[in-house]
Amino acid sequence: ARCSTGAESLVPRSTIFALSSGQGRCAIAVIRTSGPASGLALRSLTALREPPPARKACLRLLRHPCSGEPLDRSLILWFPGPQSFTGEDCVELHVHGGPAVVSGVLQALGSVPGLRPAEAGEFTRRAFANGKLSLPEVEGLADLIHAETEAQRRQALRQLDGELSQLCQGWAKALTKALAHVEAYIDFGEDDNLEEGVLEQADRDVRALEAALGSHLRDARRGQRLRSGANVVVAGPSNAGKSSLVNLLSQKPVSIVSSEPGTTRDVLETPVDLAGFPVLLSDTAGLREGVGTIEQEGVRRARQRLEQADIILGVLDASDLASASSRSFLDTVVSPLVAQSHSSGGRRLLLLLNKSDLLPATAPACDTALPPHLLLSCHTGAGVDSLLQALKTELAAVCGDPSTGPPLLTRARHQYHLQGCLEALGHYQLATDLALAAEALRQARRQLSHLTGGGGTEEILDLIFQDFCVGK
Ligand SMILES: Nc1nc2c(ncn2[C@@H]2O[C@H](COP(=O)(O)OP(=O)(O)OP(=O)(O)O)[C@@H](O)[C@H]2O)c(=O)[nH]1
Ligand SMILES: [K+]
Ligand SMILES: [Mg+2]
Repeated sequence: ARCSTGAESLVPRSTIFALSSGQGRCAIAVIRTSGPASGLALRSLTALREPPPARKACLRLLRHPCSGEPLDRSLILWFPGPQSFTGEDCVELHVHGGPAVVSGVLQALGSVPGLRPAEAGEFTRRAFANGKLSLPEVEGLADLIHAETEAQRRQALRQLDGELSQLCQGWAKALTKALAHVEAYIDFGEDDNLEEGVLEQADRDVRALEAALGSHLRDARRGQRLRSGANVVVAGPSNAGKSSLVNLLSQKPVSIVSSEPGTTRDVLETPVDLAGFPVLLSDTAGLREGVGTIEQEGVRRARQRLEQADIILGVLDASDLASASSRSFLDTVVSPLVAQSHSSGGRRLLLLLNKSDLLPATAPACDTALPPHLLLSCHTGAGVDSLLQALKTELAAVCGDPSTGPPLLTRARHQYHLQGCLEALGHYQLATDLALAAEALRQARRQLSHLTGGGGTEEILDLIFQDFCVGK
């Protein structure tokens, strides 16, 4: 029920409120509002005549505005617009986290004229609408909320800090300059006052831009892997200890381990955090010939999964290297991968010799006939640290290193617009007519502005904001 004060008609834009901290019992819960009636809401709940000092926490008794019923003693914060997260007047109430307190305060806010519950992502959407965040920054914020590993958090924070937006803005500026040169030539081409070489300068700028875009696009898959997880596939002959390794890395009993060859038949996937990177780890059936139809299907699936891998962990039994199945895995899977890995962009391989605990203590140092490998024992844990170290290096190569590398393109959307920009620049190079060349530059600039959210269509915004929870 609303209290009637007749103020509603005076309020131009709705004011939203929501619980912004997690659901459930907790010590402190944060409730916030955004919009022109935020000040009214604060006055209604605290009986303050004046808003408290901006951005300073103070302790106040909150009461229901209609019944006067005390609700909680809480910290209140007043953020007058435009210096707030959304750019509008905002209030934050840090209340005690009991469910009755939270629902009482939410109900009290709902009774203030002009206030309504927020929809998912609506605070952030207002921040975007008010120019507080660019679209890549909004995406960074969504990713930060969902980040599960350290590398994901670093990447999301960089995007939230606007690195990708700044990069695009720099490119857009370069395009504007090139366009100005071309337009000047169109207008004053015959004029002696025009600086010499303006068209050549524009050509040079466009070529530099093409190179920069090209190098970012070549890296494009990395950022997406960092967002959604790299594909790491464990493969090898049966009984090498593949499932033992998967269980060890994921620290849970994902796969059945047994001394019987052919234990794993399906591809078993589990998401894990490896050295701070998100990984989709797959266990596969042991590769061997001459087995029953079910296992054959397992082997077929294992080979198929190998094709999709970003990184392959090839596992062999160190005490059984001379066996036919070990030789066959080395010849048919390992050698081609080692040969190929010298060309960039291929799948990466780490060769692991498991069961090192079975080797005699005086075993010869290392078999020089084998490609580079790591010794490991899933039973004793020996060699696991070196494996994690090596994996971290490989993962940084396939996902990009968010602590040092250039800003990453984390979404297909980024790639799409940069590709569009690059294509438009291609039209510029081919254009024989200056008017067409200028139009190509405008087209290229539009693609960059779509990326940062200028002229963004509603559908894209809906798609991005649906990732958000209520209260964000
Ligand atoms: N001694 C020793 N035994 C190991 C080690 N790792 C695994 N094993 C044993 O090797 C056997 C096979 O292990 P699994 O993990 O099931 O091997 P797998 O490669 O998944 O086998 P399949 O799924 O049948 O292809 C089991 O008896 C394990 O206990 C190790 O480091 N040392
Ligand atoms: K087995
Ligand atoms: Mg197995």
